Amino acid sequence: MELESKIYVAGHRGLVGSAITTELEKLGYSNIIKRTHAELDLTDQAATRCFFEEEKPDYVFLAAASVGGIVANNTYRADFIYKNLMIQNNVIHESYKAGVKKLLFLGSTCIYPKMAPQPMPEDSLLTGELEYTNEPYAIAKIAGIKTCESYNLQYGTNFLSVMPTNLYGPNDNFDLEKSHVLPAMIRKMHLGKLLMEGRHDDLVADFQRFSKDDTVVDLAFAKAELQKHGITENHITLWGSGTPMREFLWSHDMASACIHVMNEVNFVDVSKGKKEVRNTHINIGTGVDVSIKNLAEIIQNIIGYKGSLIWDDSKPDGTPKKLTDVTKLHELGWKHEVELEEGVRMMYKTYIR
Ligand SMILES: NC(=O)C1=CN([C@@H]2O[C@H](COP(=O)(O)OP(=O)(O)OC[C@H]3O[C@@H](n4cnc5c(N)ncnc54)[C@H](OP(=O)(O)O)[C@@H]3O)[C@@H](O)[C@H]2O)C=CC1
Ligand SMILES: C[C@H]1O[C@H](OP(=O)(O)OP(=O)(O)OC[C@H]2O[C@@H](n3cnc4c(=O)[nH]c(N)nc43)[C@H](O)[C@@H]2O)[C@@H](O)[C@@H](O)C1=O
Repeated sequence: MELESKIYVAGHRGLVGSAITTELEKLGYSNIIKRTHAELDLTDQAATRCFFEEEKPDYVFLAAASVGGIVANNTYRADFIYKNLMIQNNVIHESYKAGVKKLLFLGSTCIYPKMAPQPMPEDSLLTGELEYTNEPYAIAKIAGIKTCESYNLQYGTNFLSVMPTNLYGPNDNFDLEKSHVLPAMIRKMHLGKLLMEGRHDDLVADFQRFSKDDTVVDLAFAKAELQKHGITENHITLWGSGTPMREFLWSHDMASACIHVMNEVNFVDVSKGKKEVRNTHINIGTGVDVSIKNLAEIIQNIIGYKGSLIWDDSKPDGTPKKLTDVTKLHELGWKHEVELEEGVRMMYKTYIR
């Protein structure tokens, strides 16, 4: 990418899109195109076509998607497959038609079989059954990889796919039901701490901050929400058994990996030597994982939460382990910088502002 190239970051206000935008701006890229969901609904084929015909971007980072934690994936199954297929089909096809030089599609490591070998190499794609809770989302993401590969093979485009591990950082989703585990634990422990210390005004302010509609957010509302999510003066409630293993990457490291891949890697680099071209996507992660129980302890120490942790086994565990094999990424010249404890500290700072 040249500093003046026209770069479209789809999903520029989200966790990953905002980090990519910030990192690009820091590096001096000055022609970044942004559209909110309200300004451009990427599930709308005609609107997406119009946008690409008018703007004709040189490069596209595809970080717009319907995203959520394990319960959101398992509950909104139709939304997760339909919306993600629509967004990626529209953006990839219109990028091809508009002559986009390079596109980066963001998938997820849930594309791999539930019982994939660990760490999971790119070649374990489509070798076994998927984890049930996120099967619709994973199938959409697998379709995205195959769409990019197929357009490259048939039309000579240069569209790449990256499969990030679990991500966290500024502009994360802190919804107590729909979020991923790391932001959920930070918010639950912070709320538990406020409740334990009798800081009722701060509790109400927290719920007001995340309120999206006209609901009156007062102490009664806050207490009802706390009860609904199993947060009391003595304990907070976390999900599943706590035994699953997960790997976490700071969103600005993820952004740096995306920019590195966009600048340094071409489809020819990841497809060369393959008789049948498949599995050209690239894993993005740290190569290090922790148990969910261990993650809870790390967050508890950093927040200074003194209550106990209850594990609700009516909630799903999901995949037992999904550690990325980052050999290919390291060979392509990129490695993460932020380790988990440092990242959690930064995350808590951005949370309490
Ligand atoms: N978070 C994670 O742990 C992981 C994320 N990923 C992948 O990374 C990518 C980014 O995820 P993340 O940043 O977490 O997601 P977020 O939910 O934080 O952001 C999603 C973005 O997509 C935009 N968006 C959603 N639907 C539409 C639509 N119909 N039209 C236009 N824009 C839309 C939203 O726009 P607006 O802000 O205007 O509403 C938002 O900016 C996704 O592909 C996801 O699958 C992969 C692995 C892990
Ligand atoms: C990024 C990734 O994200 C999802 O997969 P996931 O990693 O299973 O998701 P998660 O972050 O929500 O949970 C990780 C683990 O943590 C446990 N857990 C404990 N307590 C809470 C809790 O309070 N909230 C949440 N969300 N989880 C909790 C939870 O039970 C599970 O064992 C998919 O969308 C998938 O498609 C995907 O790509």
